[in-house]
Amino acid sequence: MSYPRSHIGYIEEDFLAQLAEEARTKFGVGKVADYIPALAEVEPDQFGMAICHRDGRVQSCGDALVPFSIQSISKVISLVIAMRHADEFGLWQRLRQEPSGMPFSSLIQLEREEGIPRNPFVNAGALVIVDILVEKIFLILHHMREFVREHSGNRSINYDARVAESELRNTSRNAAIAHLIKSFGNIHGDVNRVLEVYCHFCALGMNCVDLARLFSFLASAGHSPISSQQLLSADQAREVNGMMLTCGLYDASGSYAAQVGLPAKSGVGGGIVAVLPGEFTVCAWSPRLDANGNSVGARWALEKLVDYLGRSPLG
Ligand SMILES: NC(=O)CC[C@H](N)C(=O)O
Repeated sequence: MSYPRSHIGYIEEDFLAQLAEEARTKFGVGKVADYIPALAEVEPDQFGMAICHRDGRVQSCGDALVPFSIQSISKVISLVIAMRHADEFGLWQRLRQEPSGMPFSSLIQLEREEGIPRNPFVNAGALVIVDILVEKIFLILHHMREFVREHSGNRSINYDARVAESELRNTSRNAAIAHLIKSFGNIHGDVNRVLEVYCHFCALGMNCVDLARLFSFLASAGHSPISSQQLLSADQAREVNGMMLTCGLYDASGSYAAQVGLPAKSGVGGGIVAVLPGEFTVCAWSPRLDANGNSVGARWALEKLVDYLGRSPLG
């Protein structure tokens, strides 16, 4: 089936329905994350996608209303909250904006680079951001939950306590990363508190529609069509999109940028959020992951979407 290339900013419903159908042929490829025991229990063969347009209108298909663990997608939310509350100059003294070319939980660069993480979207960088938030914001877990509820428009979003507990009990690697950073003086607070907050952020349960709506401000120069608030300046939103394009899929960020070209962030819960600046934010979800920890089905669906549109921000 071929689709007309010119449309008025919306996606044909037929295309979405066929995408959800075709996604089923990817079922069976890849593996759900099992290093966090609670995630290993998720039904692997599910697929959903939601698109939130600049005017806040949402289109969706498949399992777009099934909640899942957002995991590393939370790293974008914590970064955005830090950019809103911390002095940005200070922020970029404590971490960098460079792709790591390394798995998300690697320790290798940290030792060589004296505890300064490569970017906010690998675990090391997110742990530094969480340390900054814990220091700056009273009742940070409450603040984070209110932020996602208000700007996605879904008041029932919550932390999945079972996932948070499960990760906290199996977080030796993140603890090692946090202690190594602290040994260089780049985590100021208590490591256990930083890990507790980090694991809760990752354990937020949201669906594709919630995430597409929450991140809609990144497609609209920082202004959320959902809450009608300016969450970041246009420059800051562009900066976040740039980091997502270059660092959002860990050590697969380069091939993803070449093949899909939309700024994006993935999580080991199987979600990927992506942005077409000026037009829409999309969230695709399917729990089975490839070797880099990115969702096989969600990445495939984003490639299909860009093929359908016939363009990306890169041309
Ligand atoms: N890539 C991810 O989604 C990783 C997040 C996960 N909570 C971890 O720290 O390992």
